[in-house]
This record gives sequence, C-alpha cells and structure tokens, in this order.
Amino acid sequence: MGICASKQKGTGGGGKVAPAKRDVDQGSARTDSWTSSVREKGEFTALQLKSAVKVVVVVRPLLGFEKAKGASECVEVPSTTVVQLPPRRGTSSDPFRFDFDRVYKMNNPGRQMFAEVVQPLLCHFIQGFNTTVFAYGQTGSGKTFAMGTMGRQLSTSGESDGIISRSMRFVFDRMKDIRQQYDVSLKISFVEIHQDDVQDLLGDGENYAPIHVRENPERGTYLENASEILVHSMDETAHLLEAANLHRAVGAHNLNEHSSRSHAICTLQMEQRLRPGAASGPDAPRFLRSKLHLVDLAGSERAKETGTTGQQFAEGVNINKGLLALGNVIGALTEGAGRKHIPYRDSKLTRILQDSLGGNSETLMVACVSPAASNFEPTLSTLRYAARARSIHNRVKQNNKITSEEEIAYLRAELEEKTALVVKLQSQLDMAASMMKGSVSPDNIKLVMPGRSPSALAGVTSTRASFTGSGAF
Ligand SMILES: Nc1ncnc2c1ncn2[C@@H]1O[C@H](COP(=O)(O)OP(=O)(O)OP(=O)(O)O)[C@@H](O)[C@H]1O
Repeated sequence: MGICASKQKGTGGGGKVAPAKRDVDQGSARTDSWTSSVREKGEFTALQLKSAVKVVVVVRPLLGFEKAKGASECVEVPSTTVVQLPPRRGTSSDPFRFDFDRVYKMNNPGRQMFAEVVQPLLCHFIQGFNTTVFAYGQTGSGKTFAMGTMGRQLSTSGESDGIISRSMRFVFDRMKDIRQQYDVSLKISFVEIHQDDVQDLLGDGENYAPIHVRENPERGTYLENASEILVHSMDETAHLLEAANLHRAVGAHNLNEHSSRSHAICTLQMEQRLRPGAASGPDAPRFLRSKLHLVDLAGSERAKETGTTGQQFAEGVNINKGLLALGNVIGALTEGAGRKHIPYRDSKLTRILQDSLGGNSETLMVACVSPAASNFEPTLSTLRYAARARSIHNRVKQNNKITSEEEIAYLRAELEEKTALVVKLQSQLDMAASMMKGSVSPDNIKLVMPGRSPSALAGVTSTRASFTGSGAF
C-alpha cells in the first residue's frame, strides 16, 4: 500500500484521498474534505474544483560570501506560516507581514517540504489531475537548490535532494500498486526557455525542429516537436534528466557562480488505462491522463548588482521580460471577475504555464528568498508577488476523458499487439507439430514464451509508444 493510500486510511475511509484544502465549485467557502475517492467514485469525475494556488516560502541561509562581507539578516519567520520584513530603513511604518501556506527557514528543507506540500499534490497527479510546482525568486535565492537541478542532484539521493528527484521517486514507487489495475505510460520531456526560444534538453541535437507551444481543448497547452521519452524506472529517468541538465544554459555572475540563464520546465505525463478484468470497483475510471510540470525559473536580476555585460546582460533582459509577463498574468488573474483578458500570449513562459495559472492544474509556487539585508528590496518584491499568486484560483478537473480518435488508435495498437502474439503462437504450434511429425529436430527449436520474448516486448512497446506519442499534451 503506497503513501497516498495509507494517508487515506488515516482520514477514516478506505480508499479516501488525502484531504486537500480547496474551494468547491458550488460555493466559495473553503472545505477541507476532498469528498470522495477520486479513483473509485464515479460521481467525482464530474466534479470541477476551484483550487487556490498554494505558496510556500523558502528562506535560504546566508551564504559564505555574504557572511564574509558581514551581511546581516532581515527576514524573520515568527510562525510556520508567516514571514516578516522590518520597515524600510529610516521609516517608522509597520513591518511588512505576509501569510503563506508554509514558510521554511532552515538549511535543508527538502524532505519536510516535500512531505508537507508536494506529496499531497502528487497523490492527485496520480489520480488524473494536472499539477505544477514552480520555483520563483531573485537570482541566487535558492530556486535551483529547491528544485534540485544542480550538478548530480538528480541521480544521487540524500538530504539535499530537490523537488524533482523526490517527485520522480515518489511516482515510480507508487507504480507497483497502480500497475496491478492499470496499464501505465510515463513520458518525460525537459525544455528550457532561453532568450525567449524554447529548446529541447532531451533532443539528440541533430533532428532539430523548432518547438511550438500549441493548445488543444482536450489536453490544454503542449509543446509540439519537444522530445517525449517513455520512461520505466527512476534510474533511467534520473540519468536522462541529469544528462539533459548538462545542456542547460548556466553562467557565473556576482550573486551566483552557477546562475541559471534560462527557465527550465520538466514535464512528466502519465496515462493510465484500466486493465480488462482488473479487480476494481465498477466506477473506477477507465482512463486517466495527467501532467506534472516542475519548473525552475531563472531569477530576476539587476545588471548593476550582477555585474553582467554582453551576452549575459542580454540573457538577463530576456529573463526579466519573461518574469514581467508572468507578473502581468498573475496581476490580471487577481484583478477579479471584471478582467477578461489575461495576457498569456505575451511570452512563451506564460503560454506554457497557461494551465498552471488560472487553468486546469493544481499549482504550488515555491518562493525563494535570501535572508540578507542587502537583498531587502528584491525579497520584498518576491513576497509581494507570491502573496498575489496565492489569490489565484485554478479550475481543476480529473482528466478522465478520451477522444474517439485516441480510443480508436489505442484499440488499433492493442489489436496489432494481439495479432502479433497470435502469429507468434501459431508459428510455435506449427513448429511443435512438425517436430511431432519428426520433420524438425528438437535441437532447432527455441521455445519463446508469449509476451516474454524481446521481439514481442519490442512490439508492445512500439505500438503503445505510437499510441501515447500521439501528440498528447
Ligand atoms: N536551503 C539552502 N541551504 C543551503 N544552501 C542553499 C540553500 N538554497 C540555496 N543554497 C545555495 O545558494 C546558492 C544559490 O542557490 P541557487 O543556485 O539555487 O539559486 P537560484 O535562485 O537558482 O539562482 P539563479 O536564478 O541565479 O539560477 C547555491 O550555492 C546554493 O547551494
């Protein structure tokens, strides 16, 4: 029994999903009950929910170079959900106080943050809900550290693991249970937006085709031409992501010697199909599809402080442009019902994150800040931005619909798979019959177990891949 399921036990109902704070569509009052088992109760599938964007703040420790300069701290955390900055120097106003879903001020918040805020979202991802976790903050504030896309952080495991590797490990651990009832396909893509251009970090570098952001009513936004790789294990995934990460644009400047010069978006797409004859309730969804975006944004920066020039200066301008567009989308979404136009189209970043902000996704923002008094202004700006994001309400639904074209493609693939199996078994039967007649020596016979031969498996993988690779998401 996996972690999502064991939590469900604790809530007093067999098969109940871990409760999540959210607003139910029929009314605006918050409710703590995630009313029924998503996977097992059919009525839930019709329900749409409003889900507020959740925001956690991570205050990193002072770094060696900051301490060497005698930096003092200005960020206080009076409780686990409150963060406070003193009034601006020379003013007598009140301190700046912000409430969030959770605030972490410690060396390695990874394990605790994952258990408290990321894991409940992943339980929903596994149940067919789109999910986004994105890290936001000034350059050098700890976004890459929190997401875990630094160096070898993806394939090693330890206390300083980031959100990406913990999430992947969690999903693969749950697979053992899910595969008892469902055929599952997991596909990964990893792109970066560098200078407002989307680049494939998993591509082979030879068959380059420009990546376009597209939209589809069934599937929301997706990236045309981005590599989508079927993955089967944590190890395989970690090595893929780590290799991809080496291609990411990184540079050194005054505030960070390994500064990300691009926004990185790692996406895991999951499709689940109920197996014929699986021992499940009559209302178990036949099909589930969900996507998990894990985003490490590049940090906002001021050239005066970073000391960047030339190419790095140009990168900084583009980074800030994308973040400004993101800020404008957040601003428009929180202006209330009067605001009809949301400027998603102003940048590739906001187009890709369209579902995550105001759309069909449960979203967690990890706002990263430096504690140093010298970073007071950018920290205040990050906290204001984050507080605003917290009032965005997304409309989240379980993705359990399949189009008739997809159903036909899947059935066709299944038929091909079965036909290949029949042909194989028939040839084995013929062989056995010839042997009995004495026309074939037993030494020339290699018995191949159905479904176990490498070629049979290759057939299965390729037909499934051709179904799942049909431009989903
Ligand atoms: N919670 C933490 N505990 C200890 N060290 C941290 C923590 N967060 C960040 N750091 C350290 O701070 C430095 C900057 O962090 P990081 O590179 O993650 O910043 P960033 O926000 O991604 O910056 P950029 O936007 O420039 O890429 C790194 O040396 C990192 O190891």
